[in-house]
Amino acid sequence: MAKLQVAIDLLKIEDAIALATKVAPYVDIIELGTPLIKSEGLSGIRKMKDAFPDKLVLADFKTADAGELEAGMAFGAGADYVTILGTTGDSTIAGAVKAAVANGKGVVVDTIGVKDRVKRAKEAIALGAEFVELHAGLDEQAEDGYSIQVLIDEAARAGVKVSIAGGVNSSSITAVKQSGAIVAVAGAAIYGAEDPAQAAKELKELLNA
Ligand SMILES: O=C(CO)[C@H](O)[C@H](O)COP(=O)(O)O
Repeated sequence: MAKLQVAIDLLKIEDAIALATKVAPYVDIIELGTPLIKSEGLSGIRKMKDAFPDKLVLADFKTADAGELEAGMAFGAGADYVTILGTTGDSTIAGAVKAAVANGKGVVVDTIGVKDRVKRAKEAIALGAEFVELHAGLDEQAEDGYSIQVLIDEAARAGVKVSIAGGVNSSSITAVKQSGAIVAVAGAAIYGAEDPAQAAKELKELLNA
């Protein structure tokens, strides 16, 4: 069954934990978004993991270099997963995977900005990534003509373990599930909702349907 990941793109850890408290019953993975980590640092990761020891915590580092060092920092702070950019060199991904193996944790390769996401996804899995995020970032989502369908089509073609991120919502999550993606990532659809708990519950129910 596909997992639901909430991407928390807020700036204060108190707000992030308050949101996570509302949605935790419905999500499998709690992601500290890149802006939140830049704002709160490693201590934010520690606070989140301490608050939710039974949830998988993902640190969205989007690391571009020093993969082993940065992944080790995230795992040392309590993260279960850390993201490494797919646009970076193989040695950065391999370094992060080394840290993941040493800590019993996982690397997620983020394909934001990658031209051929399917090809890079296969390469990243071969390098030892746990799964690959087929991702259109917030800026790409704002471009004219953007559709999450491109990611859904790629997931079906990839044939390796992927998540999808890029505007997942209640209209698209069923197609995300049917694509074979193992994780659906939802940010604004949850933290931007009037009732985040209800939004997360609905997404979880659609994933489980
Ligand atoms: O990593 C991110 C941006 O770089 C977001 O957290 C990710 O895109 C999910 O958020 P949304 O569902 O709002 O697109």
